[in-house]
Amino acid sequence: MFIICQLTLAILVLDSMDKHRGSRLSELFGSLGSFFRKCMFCILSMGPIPKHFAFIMDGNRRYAKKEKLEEGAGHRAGFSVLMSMLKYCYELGVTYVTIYAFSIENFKRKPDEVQNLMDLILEKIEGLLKEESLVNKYGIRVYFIGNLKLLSKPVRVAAEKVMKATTNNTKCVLLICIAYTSCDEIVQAVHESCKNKLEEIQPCNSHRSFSGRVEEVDGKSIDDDIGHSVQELFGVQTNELRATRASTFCNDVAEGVERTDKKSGVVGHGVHGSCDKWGEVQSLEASGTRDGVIPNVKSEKLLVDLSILKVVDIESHMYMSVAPNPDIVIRSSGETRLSNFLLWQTSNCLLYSPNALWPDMRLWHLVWAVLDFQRNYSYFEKKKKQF
Ligand SMILES: CC(C)=CCC/C(C)=C/CC/C(C)=C/COP(=O)(O)OP(=O)(O)O
Repeated sequence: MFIICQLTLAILVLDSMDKHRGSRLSELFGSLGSFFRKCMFCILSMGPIPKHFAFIMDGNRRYAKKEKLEEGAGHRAGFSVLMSMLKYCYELGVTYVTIYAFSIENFKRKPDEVQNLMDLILEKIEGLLKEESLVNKYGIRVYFIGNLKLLSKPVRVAAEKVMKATTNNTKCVLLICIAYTSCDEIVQAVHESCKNKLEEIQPCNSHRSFSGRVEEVDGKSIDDDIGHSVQELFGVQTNELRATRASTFCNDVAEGVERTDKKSGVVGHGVHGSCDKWGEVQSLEASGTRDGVIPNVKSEKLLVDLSILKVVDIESHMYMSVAPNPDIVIRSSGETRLSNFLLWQTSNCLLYSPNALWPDMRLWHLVWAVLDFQRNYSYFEKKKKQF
């Protein structure tokens, strides 16, 4: 009870300081504020602290409208709140923060809105390289997560520069999802996994005679399992034919994922054509082959053979594979949807959605999120063990 009272008092003091941000009063009380914050974080740290926070920064345009500001001012205010949130997270001991900065869907907005947002993002990315930036102050390693090919060259180059410049930072990690949707991430991960498997399979296969006899490499016979399944799968005529069919299979699986993405209007995967197999893949998955298997859709037998492709293979090709799964997603503005954000990574994750628009988010929203996490901690830990 005493702790809750202390926290509430500290939150009220800090919140009133926050309201005077930028004024002389706030400067005057700046160090007092940081002292209060540290005390509060010490109290919070008596419980478990999330390792990984993810933010969906919703409500920037609505904020601009509400405050009768010009278009774009909401996103600028949103960026400044983002910097405060990052500071609080890292002070609290959170190691990973992921933000949804720009989705592939966002490219469908009015061209000048997209352009203004990209200009702001470019300006802020370049700002991250400055000596006095938060990135240098807290030793943050930055990753840009998404289909970076879809970005304009200046933004892509700036993003690559920041990633390179922060490679040796080890204290904490910021993952900026840009030109990102989960469906796109999953499609490219499936594609890469299939490509890798084929590279693993083909050398084995090229040492095999058409009769199926196993040949020896360096005095050892090649394990028959993989080669056998490939032979059955591709009908075994020539290595070229096998390769073509294999890559068709790879595309079919990936296209299936893509098709579900297209239904939601997502563009830009670079794989075209129709695939009638995804429904089958989905129903096979639902009927118990889910555990690590991308099923083959041509026959029951091949379904078993293709168990060579595992969930871990796909996972290791996710853009987000550089970080553990998030412990908590905060979506501002009271929305409780994930909107194609980290769908693969959030099966065991708390969703916290305060009503505040993103530029109205304050320290106390973060504190309530951590308290909510602590309240649900044992439930999520139990779930993780069951998984
Ligand atoms: C360098 C860097 C990481 C910059 C990030 C800048 C920033 C705050 C981006 C937010 C982008 C965005 C589309 C937010 C959603 O609000 P919205 O525009 O959909 O607003 P609404 O929900 O009111 O419509």
